Amino acid sequence: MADDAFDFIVIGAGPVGENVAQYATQGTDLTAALIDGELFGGECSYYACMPSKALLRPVSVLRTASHLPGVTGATLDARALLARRDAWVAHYDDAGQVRWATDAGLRPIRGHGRLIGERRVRVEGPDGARDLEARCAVVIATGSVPVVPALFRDLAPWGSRDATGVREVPGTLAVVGGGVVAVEAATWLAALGSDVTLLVRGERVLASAEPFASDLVAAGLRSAGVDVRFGVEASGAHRPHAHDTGLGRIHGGHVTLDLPDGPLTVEEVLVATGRRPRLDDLGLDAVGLGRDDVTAGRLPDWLLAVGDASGEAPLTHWGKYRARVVGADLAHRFGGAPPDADPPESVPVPQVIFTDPQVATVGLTEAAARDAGHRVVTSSAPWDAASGAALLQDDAAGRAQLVVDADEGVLLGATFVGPDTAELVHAATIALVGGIPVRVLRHAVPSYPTASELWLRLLEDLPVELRRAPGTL
Ligand SMILES: Cc1cc2nc3c(=O)[nH]c(=O)nc-3n(C[C@H](O)[C@H](O)[C@H](O)COP(=O)(O)OP(=O)(O)OC[C@H]3O[C@@H](n4cnc5c(N)ncnc54)[C@H](O)[C@@H]3O)c2cc1C
Ligand SMILES: NC(=O)c1ccc[n+]([C@@H]2O[C@H](COP(=O)([O-])OP(=O)(O)OC[C@H]3O[C@@H](n4cnc5c(N)ncnc54)[C@H](O)[C@@H]3O)[C@@H](O)[C@H]2O)c1
Repeated sequence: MADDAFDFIVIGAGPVGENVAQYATQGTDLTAALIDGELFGGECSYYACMPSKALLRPVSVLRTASHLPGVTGATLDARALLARRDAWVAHYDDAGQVRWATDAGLRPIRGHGRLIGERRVRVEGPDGARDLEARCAVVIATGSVPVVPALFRDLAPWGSRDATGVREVPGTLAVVGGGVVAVEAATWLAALGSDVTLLVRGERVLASAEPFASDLVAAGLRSAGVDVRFGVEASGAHRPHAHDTGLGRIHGGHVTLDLPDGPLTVEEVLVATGRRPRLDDLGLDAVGLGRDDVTAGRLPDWLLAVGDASGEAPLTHWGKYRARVVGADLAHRFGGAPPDADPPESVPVPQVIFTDPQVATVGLTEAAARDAGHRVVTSSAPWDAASGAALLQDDAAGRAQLVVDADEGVLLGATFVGPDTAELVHAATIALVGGIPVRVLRHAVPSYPTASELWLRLLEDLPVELRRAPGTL
């Protein structure tokens, strides 16, 4: 017999687990247990999105201030920057998140959750083990873990948690990887005074972005003093006295990496080589499942997966969106809540990479659109093509691009690279979700002088035929 029964059991109380539990129960009499083995609020709140963006925003403001005649004397105060980070992660205390869950009518339970049978979960926590039963469904929202190549495992290397939780800034740092974690972490660690070498095994950073975005980010890193090296992979790695000295502290003696053009010796190495769904310590075998069943969606109807754990885009906003959809559906199926309207057939994934310049994307790149079989036209404009954009920061590098279906005359994707483009991309997301033809978008008038006027340049750069009403060509 289970010690406790709930309608839903959600394993993992990151942003996604919190949202799915909330949406599955709100406006109904249904109950949910929300389990976390570490901190309520998850990776995002303490070790990922929040601390990284708390560190990056002042770096970005400093960069802008240093390129705005009329502002002088802006400097980075490293201690104050780390203190800001500590405040944004609530000093790694999750009391506020636990209070939120309780106030939302959820039952927070601290401990590691493991499936022990159909609709049954054992939680091993500080007060011992406890068996729970789900009357309706169990939701896996266990997030993801970093992938660390074997070469680096015995070095006690830094991972993204150390980079966001930095306490001792390494004088010299090698960053392995050319993805989002690598380029964002290189940005704030270089600003904190580290001499950073970025080791990218491919020929560009951010390999899934538009090539012009990769080039602009690499140039931005170089201008911030980062030594960006392409086509480089370490064949050996050595470190005396490697041991984990604590979050964000230097983990032992110097690290030497064997690189094709000779050894590189640094105080610390940050391994940022990707993440995978956290599914290995979840008891999947107890219910006859493997990790591939979860990521392929081959699950019994009492078991669901959302967020990073599901293998979908590992982004907080995407996981939270899926949690809202899945949660509302559970509330409808089991609690009689009115159903939400069906989502559109295809919902695009946006992403912002908070480097200098920022990269903001949504939908398909030009290459991905062609691979998907679309006949494509693109339009492109340099950052200073709109005076409102140029006014934001003198000498700013950047570019914007639209990818348009030439037959349907609708957007397939958009990329904005430049200062504060994070706030530009949502207009494109709305246009994509609404399927608004570009001939209609021409009548969405951006204010003068704003960066949004880049939309005028982009829409003017498209073939004139796309301005006409269908059937008038
Ligand atoms: C450095 C970095 C920066 C990032 N920045 C951004 C960003 O700016 N924007 C963005 O959209 N995304 C960002 N991401 C990605 C984002 O962090 C993840 O997509 C997001 O955290 C996923 O949320 P989640 O709830 O699925 O998982 P998580 O946030 O990982 O939460 C999962 C929770 O489950 C718990 N858990 C796991 N297994 C068990 C178990 N068996 N029992 C009990 N509890 C368990 C964990 O303790 C954790 O609290 C970043 C990632 C990194 C690494
Ligand atoms: N601003 C944001 O939205 C944000 C910020 C940080 C992280 N994230 C999310 O976190 C996820 C994980 O980020 P990430 O940067 O760790 O992964 P990633 O998949 O984006 O990049 C991994 C990088 O490591 C390289 N790599 C892989 N194996 C390697 C090896 N053996 N040797 C050398 N290089 C190797 C890859 O070529 C790639 O450049 C991302 O998918 C992203 O969605 C998002």
